[in-house]
Amino acid sequence: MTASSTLRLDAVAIGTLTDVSLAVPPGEIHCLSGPSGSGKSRLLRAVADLEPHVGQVWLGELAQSSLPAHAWRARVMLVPAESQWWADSVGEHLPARPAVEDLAALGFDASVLDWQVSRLSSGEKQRLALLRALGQAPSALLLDEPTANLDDATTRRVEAWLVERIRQRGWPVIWVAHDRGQIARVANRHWRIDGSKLRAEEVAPWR
Ligand SMILES: Nc1ncnc2c1ncn2[C@@H]1O[C@H](COP(=O)(O)OP(=O)(O)OP(=O)(O)O)[C@@H](O)[C@H]1O
Repeated sequence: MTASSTLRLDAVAIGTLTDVSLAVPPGEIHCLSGPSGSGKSRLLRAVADLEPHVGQVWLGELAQSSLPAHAWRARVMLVPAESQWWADSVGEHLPARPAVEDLAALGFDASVLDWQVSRLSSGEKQRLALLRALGQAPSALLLDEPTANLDDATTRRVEAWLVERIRQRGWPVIWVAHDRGQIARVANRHWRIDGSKLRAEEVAPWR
């Protein structure tokens, strides 16, 4: 099954950001960068309908304002930098048993489902939060620094897994990233926050 809707921001304003308009076609990754505190996470929260904002967000023909917030968030799924865990074991948080190849790609085997959340490292939490989100059949993804807690080798592996799944499923994705190398590897487009505006940057000027 492929999600085939464009995610579109139409004159969105939140915090110091104004007039943010962009369109992410199905299967594309648009990276968002900017200084600390410039509003990257807040913009993702606005797109996920977690914070009041000006302007409209569209998923295909579906307007954010036409749905209850929880229904919108199930489609336009935010994976925050700090994941939330509420039950004791990892398996209780996953909507369905993950495929062995997905677990392996993220460095786990099926025994991780029985692990206690309290023993998870921050990098393990981050990888499992991605697995949980992708297992919930979203239509679009908002990734807030999805590899921030990972070493270089694990970052490359998780990136490759994410990019493959995103292309396969046709999800439009906004991906907050700081690392220019990562942006060059994954992005179709790169937007940088410059004051109150988003500026288009070249993805990889040296490529
Ligand atoms: N609910 C809120 N109300 C008012 N201001 C907020 C709210 N949430 C965050 N802020 C402020 O908005 C600014 C942008 O925060 P945000 O978390 O989006 O930054 P960021 O670009 O993601 O930064 P970082 O790279 O450090 O994670 C910060 O100055 C923050 O203190």
